[in-house]
Formats: sequence, structure tokens, C-alpha cells
Amino acid sequence: MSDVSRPPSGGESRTAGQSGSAGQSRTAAVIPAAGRGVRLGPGAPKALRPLNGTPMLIHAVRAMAASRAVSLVVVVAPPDGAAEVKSLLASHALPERTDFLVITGGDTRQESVKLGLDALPPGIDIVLVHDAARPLVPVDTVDAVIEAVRAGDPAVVPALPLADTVKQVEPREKGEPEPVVATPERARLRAVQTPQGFDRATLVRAHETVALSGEGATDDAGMVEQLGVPVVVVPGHEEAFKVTRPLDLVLAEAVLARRRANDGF
Ligand SMILES: Nc1ccn([C@@H]2O[C@H](COP(=O)(O)OP(=O)(O)OP(=O)(O)O)[C@@H](O)[C@H]2O)c(=O)n1
Ligand SMILES: C[C@](O)(CO)[C@H](O)COP(=O)(O)O
Repeated sequence: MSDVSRPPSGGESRTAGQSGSAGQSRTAAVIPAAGRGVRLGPGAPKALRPLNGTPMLIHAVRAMAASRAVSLVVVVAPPDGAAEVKSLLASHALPERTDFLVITGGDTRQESVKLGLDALPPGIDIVLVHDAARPLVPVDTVDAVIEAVRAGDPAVVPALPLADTVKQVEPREKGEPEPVVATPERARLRAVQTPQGFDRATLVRAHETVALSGEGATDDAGMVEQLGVPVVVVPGHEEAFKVTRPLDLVLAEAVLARRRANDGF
């Protein structure tokens, strides 16, 4: 199912990016928001749960639309939530310069992103994929990803160094001690966030190839890596964390409270 909340302007060119100059690449953000949020506990689909009284998804949509480079936001809604998402987009203040499209997602994040890619109109050259579950990513991080793609990197991911040492283990049943297999060198590891930014053709090819091979990946850049196309990392941001478990909600509310205190919004 596909529906347009505020329609993209067909293949027409429109202002996009900080310069908005003719010939500038057009960027769309696909927001997979179709997950249930099992790890967060019982309740509404995660993307529809409130943070400071506003659905997490609206925060994520605003985070993407805050970039002047993003001309279209495609929201991939929970299977039973497309009507609610459309009504939320219509009832919350969003930038006039941005178009919005709502489609229904699939059983996995990978399927949901693929459906979002399939819904993109012609004329989009750069695609961001951003988890609805990362509602607080700052616009500077979004812009840094877009800039790196514009500069010629076909796949760009924001990421942070790790605070913990990581062990590779031999997985066992829950509760059983798990043998350690290796300790990867921490200085070479990064925790990957979103938005991940791609040259559109590269990302489409990656999703098509991975769907055919049956080899999944937990992020979109991982699929591009499987093509043998280089992926680069740019600095991520602590506030781009993923709301996954109940404690993350506490942190998200605290970040919003600090922003209100600092910025008065
Ligand atoms: N079938 C799915 C599964 C996930 N997602 C989206 O992918 C993002 C990252 O996924 P995650 O944080 O794992 O969300 P959930 O799958 O909802 O979480 P859980 O695994 O706890 O159920 C989220 O914005 C989620 O809505 C999606 O669009 N479609
Ligand atoms: C895409 C992602 O957010 C990058 O860290 C992550 O891989 C999503 O994983 P999940 O299994 O959907 O939580």
C-alpha cells in the first residue's frame, strides 16, 4: 500500500540542499518505522510511542527534515499503522519545503527499507536510511553524512568508538556461560548509527543482490559491503543512540529536557 501525505513533485526539480542550485543532487530519507519494539516491552509500535508527548517517529521525521538537503521523507509505517502515521504527519508542524510519503513496511527492517526504496520517485540521487528508533540525531550529523556522499563516497555511515571492550563468543542457551572466542582490537571497532547515506543506485543494487542471495545484514551499509563497494565512516553523535530498551526512553527524555533547557524549545 502506498499513499502520499504531501506529494513529491514527480520528477520535477525543486530546491534541495544548502545551495539549492540547479543540478544539485536531490536527497530523500527513508525512515523504517514498522518494527514493534519488542525489546521496549508491551505497548504501541515503538515508533508511535511518545517522547515528551510527541511520537518518536515525529521526532525522527523532524530530524531528517531539519536538513535543508532532504526534499522527501518516506515513512515506512507499521502494517496496521499507516493511517495513524498519515494523520500524525498531518497534525504536527513540519517544514513546508519537505514532501512526505507513507507506505507500509514488511516483516524485517531489511524488507521495510527495500519497500521504502521501491517507493522513491525518479530524480532522487542520494538516499538516507534512518531508524525511527533514533529520534534525536542532530542535523549536523545528517548533513555530514549527505556531504560525504555528495563528495563521492557511495556509502557513508555515522559511527562512534566503543566504550566497552567487546568479546566474540560461542553463543549458548540463555543463562549458560558462553566461551569467549576472541577479543577484537577495540581501537578498530565502531558502533554504527543512522542515518546511513548512499548513492541511490548503489543502495538499490545492494538490496536487490542481498534479497536474491538470501544473505541478510543488520544494517544497509552491510549490504553494500557485500557488493564489494567501499563504505566509509564519519563521526556519529551520542544523541543518535537507538531507543531499544526501557532505559533508552529515560535517556531520550533526559536529552529532550536538556535541549528544552538549553534552547528553550
Ligand atoms: N519489520 C521491521 C522491523 C524494524 N523496522 C524498523 O527498523 C528500525 C530499527 O529496528 P529496531 O530498533 O530493532 O526496532 P524494532 O524491530 O521495532 O525493535 P525490536 O527488535 O525490539 O522489536 C526501527 O525504526 C524499526 O521501526 C522496520 O521498519 N520494519
Ligand atoms: C541499522 C542499525 O541501527 C545500525 O546500528 C542497527 O543495525 C539496527 O539493528 P536492529 O537489529 O534493527 O536493532
